[in-house]
Order: sequence, then structure tokens, then C-alpha cells
Amino acid sequence: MGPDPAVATVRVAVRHALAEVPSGMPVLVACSGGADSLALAAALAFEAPRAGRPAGGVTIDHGLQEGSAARADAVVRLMYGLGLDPAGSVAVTVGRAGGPEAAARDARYAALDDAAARLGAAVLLGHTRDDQAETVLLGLARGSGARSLAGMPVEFVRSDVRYFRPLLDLDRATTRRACAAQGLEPWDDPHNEDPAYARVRVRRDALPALETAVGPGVAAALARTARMLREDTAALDEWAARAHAQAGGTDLDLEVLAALPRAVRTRVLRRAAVEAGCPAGTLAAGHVDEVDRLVTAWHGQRHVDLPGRVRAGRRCGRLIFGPA
Ligand SMILES: Nc1ncnc2c1ncn2[C@@H]1O[C@H](COP(=O)(O)OP(=O)(O)OP(=O)(O)O)[C@@H](O)[C@H]1O
Repeated sequence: MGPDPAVATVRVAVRHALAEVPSGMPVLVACSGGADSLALAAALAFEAPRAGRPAGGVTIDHGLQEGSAARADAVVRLMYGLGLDPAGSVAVTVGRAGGPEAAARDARYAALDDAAARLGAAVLLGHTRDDQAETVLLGLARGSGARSLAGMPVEFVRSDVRYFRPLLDLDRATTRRACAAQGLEPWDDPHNEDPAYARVRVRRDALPALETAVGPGVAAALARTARMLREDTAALDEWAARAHAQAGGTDLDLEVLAALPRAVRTRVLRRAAVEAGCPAGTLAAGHVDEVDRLVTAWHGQRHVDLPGRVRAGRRCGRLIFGPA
């Protein structure tokens, strides 16, 4: 008899992801102990030896709840029990910048970067299609641009570490069933049920209400929207990279800029500002719009000051980014 269908589905997803990891590179699963990453850990433990690949796991103790260290130890034991080696926990200190969720995420990724870099490993994350749908819906409700509505990519690199999300096409019900079928007991983080978080309210109230209003399959539809937007934004980014090189780095030809569609021009302006030293995370849409007005609605305004002490101003038919 073959494995339970949910177990088989998660394993196939992991097998496909492993095929994308450079040969010989070890793989680490980031496991919180929740159903998604636990099902992912079990599938990795099954698939990695068959692919001839070393595989381990890491869990992060954010230290935000009572008993978190003991729970991290339990996740480590679970991972060893599955056959993942090495398996370890990393305790992190969560700061305050950007709010509690963002601070926990920053601390978690920094710790995952370190753990993976030490082993020269790639990292698997357990985000599912439901997480993707929530991200897109939150972005829509907040009026985000295409970059944000494009949701989470299946694969990305940060700090030279390759990250993969093998479960992005699977729903949460599948990971829960896969855990149950293998006798794995996931830990349900109370934060995931806390209505103080907008994401929890979207999961609990908004998505079910949408399903009632427009019919089943809303999460899959939102994930499809994200995938299409990701392709579109990748094309626009590529166009902007070429236009940026053509317009001239941090000293840009105003005529070339003015001839570009706004979606491409604002991307070029953003790139130029960052190249001149403006920290990418601090550059808001409003800043870029103000610089854009120097190009398309100039009526004598002198310059625009940007974060990172960068200044954009017009001179002799050029838009110049430099130190303020
Ligand atoms: N404490 C943690 N330790 C290790 N990895 C984590 C931790 N928290 C989150 N992750 C990783 O990030 C992914 C997404 O995080 P998120 O907070 O949405 O997950 P979760 O609901 O806590 O757990 P799960 O996704 O396993 O059900 C997880 O699937 C996991 O891969």
C-alpha cells in the first residue's frame, strides 16, 4: 500500500524543490513545529536520503512566550526522530523595529541565514497557498502595488543563502492531513489564532466571507493572481534595469526618462536613488512620486531630499542623484 495521498503530495512537492537545489548542497528545513513545517520536515527526511542529499533542521526560539525553550527542544527531538541530522534550535533576541511580527521575522531570518551559511545549506520554508492568499488579500486591502501583490516567491536568495517554499501550491488542509497520517502532532502557535493580528482576522473572517460571497476556491484564485503579477513585475523590472543602464546610472537623461511609461520610469528612479546611497527599505512611494514630478511636472522646483542624505535635482537636461 502506498502512502496516504496527503503525505504523497507533500513528498512530491519536496522532491521537486530538491531537484532545484545545486547537487551536493545540504538542505535545512526551518521548522516551527506547526503543521506546515512539520509536514515539510517529514517529507524532507523521507526524500533527502533518496536524493543522496544531507538534510537537517533548525527551529528558532523567539523567546516571546513562556515555555518557548522547552518547545524548541521538543521540535529538535521531533526532527531527530524523523531522521534529520543535524537538528538544532537557535534562541534569538527579538527587537522592536517595525512592530512585533516584523521584528520576529527579521530575527528569524537572520538566524536562519547564519545556520545555513555555516553548513553551506539551502533552506526550505513551510509557507502554503493559504499563506500566499492571505498576503495578497492583505496587500489588496492596504492598496499595495504589484510588487507586494505578487506575494511570496517560490525561491529567493538572501545573504547568499538560497531559500525555497516547496508547499506554495498546497493548502493547509493537506499539511494537516499529512501530519495526522504520520502520527505527527503539530504545535498550534496561539499567535496564529490571536485576532489582534490583521493576518489572523483575514484568515478567520475575510477569506471565509469571500468564499461565501463568490464561491469556493478563493485562496487558489488569489495565489494565481500573485503568480501572474510576479511574472508581470519581473518583466517590468527587467525593462527598468535596461532603461536605467541606458539613461545613465545616477546622472539620467531627462528626455529618455520622460519617454518611458510611468511604471518603468518610477522603477528607474527608485534604482537610481538606491544606487546613489538611499537605503531601499526607507524609500517610500511618495518619495519616488516627488522625484517623478521633477521629470514630468517640473515648474521650477529645485530638488527633492531623500532618505540616506541623497538629493535628486535637475541640471542641464539631466536628473542627478547625489549627496545632499
Ligand atoms: N520558530 C520558527 N522556527 C523555524 N522556522 C520557522 C519558525 N517560525 C516560522 N518558521 C518558518 O517560516 C514559515 C512560515 O512561518 P509562519 O509563521 O507562517 O508559520 P507557522 O504558522 O508558525 O508554522 P507552520 O508554517 O509550520 O504551520 C514556517 O512554515 C517555517 O518554515
